[in-house]
Amino acid sequence: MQPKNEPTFRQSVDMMFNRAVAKMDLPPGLEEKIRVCNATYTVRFGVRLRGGIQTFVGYRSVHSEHMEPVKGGIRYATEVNQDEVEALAALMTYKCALVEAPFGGSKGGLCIDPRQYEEHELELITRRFAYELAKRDLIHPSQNVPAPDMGTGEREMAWIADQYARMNTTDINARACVTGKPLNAGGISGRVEATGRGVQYALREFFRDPKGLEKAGLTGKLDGKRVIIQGLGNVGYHAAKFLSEEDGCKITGIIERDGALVNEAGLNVENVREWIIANGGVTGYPDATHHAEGAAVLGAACDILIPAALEGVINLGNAADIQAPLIIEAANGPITAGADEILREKGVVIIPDMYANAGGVTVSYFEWVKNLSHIRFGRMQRRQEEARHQLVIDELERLDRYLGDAWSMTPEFKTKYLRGADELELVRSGLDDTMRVAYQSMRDVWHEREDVDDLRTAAYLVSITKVAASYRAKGL
Ligand SMILES: NC(=O)c1ccc[n+]([C@@H]2O[C@H](COP(=O)([O-])OP(=O)(O)OC[C@H]3O[C@@H](n4cnc5c(N)ncnc54)[C@H](O)[C@@H]3O)[C@@H](O)[C@H]2O)c1
Repeated sequence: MQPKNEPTFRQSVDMMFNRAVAKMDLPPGLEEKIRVCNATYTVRFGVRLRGGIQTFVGYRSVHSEHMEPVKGGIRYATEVNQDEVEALAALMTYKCALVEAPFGGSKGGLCIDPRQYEEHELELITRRFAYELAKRDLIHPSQNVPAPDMGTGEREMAWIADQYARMNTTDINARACVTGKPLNAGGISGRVEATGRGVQYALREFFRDPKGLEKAGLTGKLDGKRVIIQGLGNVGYHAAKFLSEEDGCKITGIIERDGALVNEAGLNVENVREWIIANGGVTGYPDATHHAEGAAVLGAACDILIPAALEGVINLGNAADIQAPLIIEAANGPITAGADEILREKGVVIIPDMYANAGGVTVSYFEWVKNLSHIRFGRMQRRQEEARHQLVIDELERLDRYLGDAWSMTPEFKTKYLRGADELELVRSGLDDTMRVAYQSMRDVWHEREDVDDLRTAAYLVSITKVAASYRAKGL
């Protein structure tokens, strides 16, 4: 949550945007057009529950329609509000542009604590929320495509997809109305892990950038680096798991709602996750020191700090305490604009949210393309007759022509696709490719422009340039 004495989340995003556009030469007025949120819809609906009627409040914000559909997750949390969804929608615009996913930015939220409801109640509420949004075309395969965010996952996406399909029985593309669905409901392999996987790939690429490492005062490889992570949910769990199991990082701290676990020798991520699922929190976990004041551990010594829970957790109140030389923003907006300035002055390198957590929307894009093409990715095609394989090649070439520059597929990725690689392999290589190319585009600006001293500004410059080009091509 954003601290009360600081700008709101949306204002914070706007301040970071303004810092970047001040270094650009945009036509008069275009800057404002890009920054503002096009529309935010509030829906209030009643659901009959527990012998009465409960009224729920939800939002869907559309930040920019320079490309359609617009894209962005749906969050379930009690703190959801208009300012928050607008900030998150804006970040989606910049994120999609940066990784060249051909979408505008959107975001949604429902004011609810999902832990207070039974599964069948959540299904009723989600279906009703989906109905409210879909009847206003705020869920639609070619206009607005949601995905999971905090408090939602595959299960909710399957309900949303089914609700949309019931309302649009003749729409052959109905499945593409939402991404992050389970595999058996039109999802794609590797979507659940995608955002955490993207964090891993982003860090790997950062560690291939000697100048970046030098700016952070780090040396060597990821192997052995001490990592503190906040939030062991979808994003945090996968990032921590892959970094510890595949890159040799030591997870020395895990911060959750009910406190933090610290173990300088390294925590076993799987064991902690199982403990949280069984016990509802980290309290009582045997193999670590427990700190009741979890947020204080954000300031503990480590090499890499990964906030992967909420916005505004590093703010004017604690920015000066941060010891990590490198922060990767797995969450959206974890660092306020004021804290960002303090950290920059301290020389802390920040890998910004719009890049760091773009793995989710990247793989969502693959899922959406898969749903629209109606062709199953993967090895099965290779094993089937040649004609079927040819169909995949034709379809791919058609998509390539149709999507043109917006399609971020490199020759290496295309080769894998054409030879019928396993779907998970295909998704991971496409994600890796995307994260590398996007990092390199920010890195060049960061290292080459003397007036740019941080990766966030570099990321904004790259993405705003692309959004501006889209608007100008449309005649604005
Ligand atoms: N899910 C995605 O694909 C995706 C994609 C891009 C960005 N994100 C961003 O990543 C962040 C996390 O999303 P998620 O999908 O992992 O959510 P999630 O609900 O799966 O997990 C959130 C985790 O944070 C913990 N948490 C909540 N409040 C906390 C607090 N005050 N202190 C410490 N921990 C706390 C929760 O207990 C939970 O473990 C959000 O900012 C979200 O917008 C998610």
